[in-house]
Amino acid sequence: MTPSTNHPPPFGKIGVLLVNLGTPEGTSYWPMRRYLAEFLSDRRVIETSPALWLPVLHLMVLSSRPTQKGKDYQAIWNHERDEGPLKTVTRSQTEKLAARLAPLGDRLAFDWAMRYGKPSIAEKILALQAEGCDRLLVAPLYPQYCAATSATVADKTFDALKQMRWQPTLRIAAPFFDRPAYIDALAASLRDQLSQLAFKPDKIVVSWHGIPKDYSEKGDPYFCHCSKTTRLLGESTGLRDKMLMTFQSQFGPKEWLQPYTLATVQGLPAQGARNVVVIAPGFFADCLETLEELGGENRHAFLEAGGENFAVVPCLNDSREAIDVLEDIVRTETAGWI
Ligand SMILES: C=CC1=C(C)c2cc3[nH]c(cc4nc(cc5[nH]c(cc1n2)c(C)c5CCC(=O)O)C(CCC(=O)O)=C4C)c(C)c3C=C
Ligand SMILES: [Fe+2]
Ligand SMILES: [Fe+2]
Repeated sequence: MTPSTNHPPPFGKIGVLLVNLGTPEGTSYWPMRRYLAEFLSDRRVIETSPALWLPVLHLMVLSSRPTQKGKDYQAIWNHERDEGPLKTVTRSQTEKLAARLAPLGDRLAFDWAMRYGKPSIAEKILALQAEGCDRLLVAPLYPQYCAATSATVADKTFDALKQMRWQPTLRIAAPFFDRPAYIDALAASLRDQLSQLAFKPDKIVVSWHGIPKDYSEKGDPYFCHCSKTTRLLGESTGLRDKMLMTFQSQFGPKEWLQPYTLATVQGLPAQGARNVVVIAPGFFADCLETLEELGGENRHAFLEAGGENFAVVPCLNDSREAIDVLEDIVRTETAGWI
């Protein structure tokens, strides 16, 4: 058989694909429903047997949650681009990373994808391959490993590769919860935020997205990774004695990792802590959980409980420090390739 005229396909480049969680395509019922249906059907996210969970998801959760959460997304939506902030920030991180690493030459190609919704991991892998990437670094933008986030990015990547004749050589970046570049970036952003405040915090709440407690008991290292980042951030800033580690965003009736952020901030004024700063180091980009849940719901609950000052430290987003972290990841994980 003679090879076709476009044979061989282009090759020789290295693709770097940054992946974050995903966000709905719009805030009205159907886009919200599609997003939540995809997210909450992922067995890495909800580990309950599908026979028990799917009827609850389709008959109960997906009838009310899309409208409720659509309102929350509306409050944080990037109306100019008509997209969730997670997309806006991830795109900008990718562009700034590409500019930062331009001196390494045009063998590197950068792109971004979302685990749920668009742009998908599969379409971006195919686009990178079409550009000539026969090596691929997938970097999940979760500093702390969790099966519900990091592993599901790997699963989706493997699913895409299963469909390919010429698979790129694959690396998946390691979690970076204790890498000095990441701790330095968090410490700089906390110090910078504190220096801009008109008050001194009595407590610094280090809030993490929660997971069901049994995921942790089954061996997920997430809790240990969060604990280590919290400790290193406390040591690096000298603020360890003021810090409280908490978990937010509970979903469903199960017990999740404790203490809960909302109950903690509600209880602080009664304990004499009326000035509070919250930092959420597990989120590499601002999103619903930081802008609305921490900056809206938790702030409101704290002030209602008698608190006076409440500030949320912005996520690293597309700051210079965030790009330092991404540069460190790419340089480390492509060792031997460039
Ligand atoms: C059982 C459900 C969930 C688990 C487990 C879970 C883990 C988890 N999630 C993040 C990061 C994000 N989650 C976000 C939103 C979000 N999370 C869940 C459920 C679980 N998450 C839901 C249903 C939602 C959607 C909103 C809602 O309906 O409450 C987001 C924000 C996305 C955005 O568009 O802004 C992020 C980011 C981590 C890091 C994590 C485990 C460590
Ligand atoms: Fe979540
Ligand atoms: Fe939430």
